[in-house]
Amino acid sequence: MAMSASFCPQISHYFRGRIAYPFSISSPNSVSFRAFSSQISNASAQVNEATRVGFLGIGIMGSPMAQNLIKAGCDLTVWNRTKSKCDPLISLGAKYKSSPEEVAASCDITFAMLADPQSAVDVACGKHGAANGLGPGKGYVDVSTVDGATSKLISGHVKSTGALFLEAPVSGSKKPAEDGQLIFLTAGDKDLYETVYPFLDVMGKSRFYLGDVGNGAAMKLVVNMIMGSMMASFSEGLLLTEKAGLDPKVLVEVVSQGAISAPMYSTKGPSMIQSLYPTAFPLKHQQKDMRLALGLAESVSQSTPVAAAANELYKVAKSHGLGDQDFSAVIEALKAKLQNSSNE
Ligand SMILES: NC(=O)C1=CN([C@@H]2O[C@H](COP(=O)(O)OP(=O)(O)OC[C@H]3O[C@@H](n4cnc5c(N)ncnc54)[C@H](OP(=O)(O)O)[C@@H]3O)[C@@H](O)[C@H]2O)C=CC1
Ligand SMILES: O=CCCC(=O)O
Repeated sequence: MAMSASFCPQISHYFRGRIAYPFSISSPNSVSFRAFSSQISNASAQVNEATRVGFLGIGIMGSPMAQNLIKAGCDLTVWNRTKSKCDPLISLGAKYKSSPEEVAASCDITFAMLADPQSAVDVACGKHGAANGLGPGKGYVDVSTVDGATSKLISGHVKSTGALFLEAPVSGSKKPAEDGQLIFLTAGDKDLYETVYPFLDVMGKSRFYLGDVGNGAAMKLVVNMIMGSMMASFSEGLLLTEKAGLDPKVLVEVVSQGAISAPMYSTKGPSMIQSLYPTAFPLKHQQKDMRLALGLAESVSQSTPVAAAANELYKVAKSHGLGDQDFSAVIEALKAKLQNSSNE
């Protein structure tokens, strides 16, 4: 049941906008926890400008997220493996440090938005990694998409320094990141969640607190597993429409008006029809998420045949050199299959 914060004083600190509601979730191991969801408006988000904020990983997502923190008045320090990607943020007022360790040492809260499990671990726990600069009173918030085991490993390193840890992967792509409309799937230290939610509210439109470390990562992987299968199925439909002598543009319009309408189809469909895949979410990352989601399913002995089939298509597309294109380029793997079967 949805309830307003004013009727539930113990959650009033979660309520920053239109809706805040707690709900119970039972995990497969029967561990029950209280999850909190809150939808917020960036306009009402108020950050403490005295908090020194760090941001590690200035890629497609990290760049607009960091930019929104600067616009909100944050004292921001950035680092990226390829330094030149920090330059636009530096010209907007961000400070720069030459290692994750130095960023974490000079900041109260450090966010990390990295490509995959390996880079997330390297940046957090490696030589000159963030953990070396952390300590009591500090917080590390990993917003990368990784698996639960990776997140727990990073959490262990962070917490061994006396700092707090929150995983907070995001749903939403490049445009929602630019518009401050991301959805945060958080888990870990609730005290840190309570400290950082104003910063999440600058970058996002809603946030979920899901309990123990690993739950945010798992939720994110399930969402992206569904998305990856949807895109593969949509690709199949576009090609079948053409093969059946129909106009795929009309398919996009029909889909947009019906029960399976999704922004993803309307925004990506028109360029897919032109074989154009401007990168918002790189295909290599979608394949990584399919792989990690299949690992999650395996860990709880669940069969996921649809996702497994979709994953094969992403692997084929990646092997054709499409890893840095948008994940909608998965349609090219199907085109190649059709081409091969017509040659047989
Ligand atoms: N794009 C999207 O739509 C979304 C992406 N995500 C997730 O967010 C994360 C980042 O994605 P996105 O911004 O798109 O990806 P990008 O590929 O644009 O950025 C990846 C970042 O990771 C850094 N990086 C990669 N490898 C290493 C390494 N070995 N050591 C240090 N840094 C490294 C890159 O540095 P460098 O610049 O030097 O290469 C870059 O800053 C991923 O986990 C992705 O799955 C989540 C939601 C949406
Ligand atoms: O991880 C990427 C998610 C992309 C999206 O939610 O549109």
